[in-house]
Amino acid sequence: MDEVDLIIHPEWIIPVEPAQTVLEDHSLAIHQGQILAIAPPSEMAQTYTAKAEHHLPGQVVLPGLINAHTHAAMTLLRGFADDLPLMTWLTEHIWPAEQAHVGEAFVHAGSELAILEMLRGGITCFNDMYFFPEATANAAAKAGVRASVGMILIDFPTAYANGPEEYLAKGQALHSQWAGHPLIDTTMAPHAPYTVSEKNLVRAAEIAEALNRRFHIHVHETAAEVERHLTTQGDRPLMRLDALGLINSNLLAVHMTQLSERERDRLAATGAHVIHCPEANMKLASGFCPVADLADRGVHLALGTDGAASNNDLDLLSEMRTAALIAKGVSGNAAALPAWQAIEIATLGGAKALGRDHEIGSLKVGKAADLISLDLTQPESTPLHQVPSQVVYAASRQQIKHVWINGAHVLNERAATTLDQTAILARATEWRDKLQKR
Ligand SMILES: CSC[C@H]1O[C@@H](n2cnc3c(O)ncnc32)[C@H](O)[C@@H]1O
Ligand SMILES: [Zn+2]
Repeated sequence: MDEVDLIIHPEWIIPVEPAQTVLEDHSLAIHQGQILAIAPPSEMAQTYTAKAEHHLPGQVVLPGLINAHTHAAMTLLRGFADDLPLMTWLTEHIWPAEQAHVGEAFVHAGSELAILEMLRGGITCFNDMYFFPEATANAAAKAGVRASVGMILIDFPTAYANGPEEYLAKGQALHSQWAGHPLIDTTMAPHAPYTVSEKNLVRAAEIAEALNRRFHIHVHETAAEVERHLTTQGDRPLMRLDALGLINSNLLAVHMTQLSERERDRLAATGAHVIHCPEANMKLASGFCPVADLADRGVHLALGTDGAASNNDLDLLSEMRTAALIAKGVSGNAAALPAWQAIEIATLGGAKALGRDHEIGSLKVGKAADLISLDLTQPESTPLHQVPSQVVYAASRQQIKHVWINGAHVLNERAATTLDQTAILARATEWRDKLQKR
């Protein structure tokens, strides 16, 4: 008999692949960070012994959730400026605060807080776009969490870089520094068509292509963004990206609340990924991404929280529920985005968007052991008719009990094993005090 690192015995498994499957009476064998077998416990016992075993009665195991768009360090700006539309929020509150306070220490402290929150919510991988991305990468690597960090670009100077040349140089240095790391990856992340010139978008795309990286950008977040571009440039931002050859399977188009027929067709035809952030879109009154229609057309979808300053949490479980509910509301079709599909876009959809579906996004033999367990024994999840329905429509992130990433037990009975919660909270409070002295 072979000895493996770990065997987990949950009550149910939602592997995501094959689709729409709930396994009962199955265990997972994990060795050297990978899923080695998924089989009934009796079969497992005949084949493997384990260094450690976890019995999880009443718990469902799923692939780790993938937060496909965030600004992790913005946890320190949670509740800093609420109930405002996007451009007022950004230009009158967030950007001035960032100009005054954002540096390496801010980003490290905010990223650690974000990672703690995300782990406690079952998020095992996040796709970030923020200043000082090396601080976010360091925090993620130390915590043992997967992250894709952005080589950011914005046309104005900040404490991070004095202009496009320096942003791009720092991004490429970041990419080289983390190349080959088992958890940390990079994307090219220009902020938006309204903050990055056409020339710089093209340069960024060339670098992304040369480095084989995704192109992660906010686009069509609001109707005002589209109208302004139409008035000043004569076309819509997405169509301009298309004219520049930037709509392709590397594109991670975040928000997309405004979409013409032609644009929907182009997204489907090119294999671009749309990152849906329904809660931030509602909080800033930005609009609704037509996800049900996009899904029907075969557009690749993933789910993000956006930053905690516009959401105001990093809760992907709740984002799944919101996405499923507003898809029905927007389309007028109660069958739009059913529970199983919400789970799929929050896991495999995110993995595909980040180009990491060969290793994460579903529970398959040979994939990395990034998995979470959710307790369904609580009154709020009782009685249990259908597991996926309970996960999406009734459970809360407080029911997440365990998280493994690459086979490492990073959340045990809701306690983070790689992070010092007391120190993280204390540092966040210190930053609150500094931010309040504005
Ligand atoms: C270049 S670093 C990222 C930059 O994006 C800002 N930001 C956060 N949320 C949003 C959003 O919803 N739309 C546009 N920009 C956003 C963040 O504050 C940083 O300045
Ligand atoms: Zn964003």
